[in-house]
Amino acid sequence: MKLYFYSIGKAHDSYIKPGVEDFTARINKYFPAEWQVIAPPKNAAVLSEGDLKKQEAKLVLNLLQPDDQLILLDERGKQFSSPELAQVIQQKANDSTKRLIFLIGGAFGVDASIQQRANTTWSLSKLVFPHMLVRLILAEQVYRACTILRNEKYHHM
Ligand SMILES: C[S@@+](CC[C@H](N)C(=O)[O-])C[C@H]1O[C@@H](n2cnc3c(N)ncnc32)[C@H](O)[C@@H]1O
Repeated sequence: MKLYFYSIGKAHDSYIKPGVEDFTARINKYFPAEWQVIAPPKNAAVLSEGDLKKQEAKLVLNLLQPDDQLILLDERGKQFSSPELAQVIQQKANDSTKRLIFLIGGAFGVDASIQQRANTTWSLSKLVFPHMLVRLILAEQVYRACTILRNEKYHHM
């Protein structure tokens, strides 16, 4: 199974980049993993919030394959403990998932078409975080989950 981290927005900010790269390199020892930052459409500034989300959704849906498992990050989703997240990932691997996609939405979140396509909607907290910060938390939590699956001494209950 390969992990993909899709994020709508601009390239990693300098204060985020080294951390995201470090945790992604660590994740790669368990699962191949890569980031894809999806730039919003060029005319984003003149679009309504709804139209922007629709256009961003088209870009995301074009990248998806029918068998992809999509985990959407959204503050309204389901919360997991770190061991529960590890089990979610393990279950996807057990189900012979080839591509597990984690998606971070844009400034206004995501269009309903993405919410409907998502196999799982995961909330990190009821708080809303900036998408840059979510990139770092996501990478760390997935790394943490990998270490839990291998019984390694990173996560302490
Ligand atoms: C600035 S937030 C957008 C918030 C917007 N109010 C919405 O309706 O989704 C950008 C992205 O960060 C992610 N995000 C922010 N806070 C989150 C949280 N607590 N749990 C999961 N994802 C979160 C989501 O993917 C969201 O689409």
